[in-house]
Amino acid sequence: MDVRFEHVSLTYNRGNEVLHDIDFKLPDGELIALLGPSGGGKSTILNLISGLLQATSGKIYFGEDEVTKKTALQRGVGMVFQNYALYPHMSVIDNIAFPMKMAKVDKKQRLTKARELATLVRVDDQLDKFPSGLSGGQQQRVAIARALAKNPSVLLLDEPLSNLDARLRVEMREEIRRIQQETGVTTVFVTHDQSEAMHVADHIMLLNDGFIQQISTPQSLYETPANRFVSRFIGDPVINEISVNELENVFVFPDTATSIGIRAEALVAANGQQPQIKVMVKEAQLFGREYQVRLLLNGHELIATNDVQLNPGQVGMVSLDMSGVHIFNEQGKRLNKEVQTL
Ligand SMILES: Nc1ncnc2c1ncn2[C@@H]1O[C@H](COP(=O)(O)OP(=O)(O)OP(=O)(O)O)[C@@H](O)[C@H]1O
Repeated sequence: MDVRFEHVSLTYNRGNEVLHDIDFKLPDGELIALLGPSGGGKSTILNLISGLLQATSGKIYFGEDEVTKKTALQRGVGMVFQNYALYPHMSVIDNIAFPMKMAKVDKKQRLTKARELATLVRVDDQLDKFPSGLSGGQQQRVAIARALAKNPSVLLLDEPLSNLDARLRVEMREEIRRIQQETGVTTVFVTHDQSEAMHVADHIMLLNDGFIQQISTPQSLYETPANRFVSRFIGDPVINEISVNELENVFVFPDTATSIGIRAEALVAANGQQPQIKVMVKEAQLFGREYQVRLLLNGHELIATNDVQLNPGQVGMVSLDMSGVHIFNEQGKRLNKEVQTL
């Protein structure tokens, strides 16, 4: 089911508008990440999709069906919360079957379906255990199976990985991807971890201060950030940023350009290609196979992740790979097409 917001705003009780005129369409059958810093509006959007919150203005559609005034139950969404919220006194199989019991599905049918779902999420060897006897990852698998038991129109996951340790997070994000692909259910999950979103989502909606900064594939979010905020939020190490004044001898900037962002991997050994910039190497370290080089450009530190073939203390030229160079105006909008190299 695709999910569409038209001019949706939300004001909480005390008159504080936290979502401002939001428009988007989430494609059917995709895994979509709502990404952004704390307070950006991720959970608010998730709760508006689920029907746990009602929009102050605007319209929400599931496919052709307008659901703006419908309750969570009427919308038929499946939800998995951060703490999984399994019923502690019920076995795994009963937890998974519970939504079908509520919907008065006959016993044999619901147990068959619950077993199928347990197999899908790979807890079929844990059916008689109680939640307290399961690991965090297993509890989450059960919570996902239970949310799928109603054949939901949309599956919503609120920070599904935040309670897991680092290794399990990686394992479970791959599992969420697999389960989503096997079921084909449009799935929206909230995260503030860019690497998590970048690894598994088909599309990412990046939010800040109640505004959508950009909706695109992980790759285009990285390669063509709509604005300075996106360029800073996506990517590790964080993009290098300097004032255009520092590079006026290298580029012809549009009048409105104020800052330039350079990805760490866009700083490469001088190769005869223009543009080139003059730097001093402050420090170069090799971590395993990865370089981390600290360069100084007129006293401003830049991080490079390639071997720039200069030694610490040495002054020399490095080339810029323009695919990792972004120019912004004062408001932070990206201006790239308008930039020329001298
Ligand atoms: N019940 C509420 N009443 C008033 N304001 C709220 C309420 N819930 C959230 N807010 C405000 O709405 C804004 C968006 O919050 P939201 O929880 O959607 O952000 P988020 O991106 O999910 O953040 P986090 O990652 O911290 O969960 C914030 O400014 C927050 O303070």
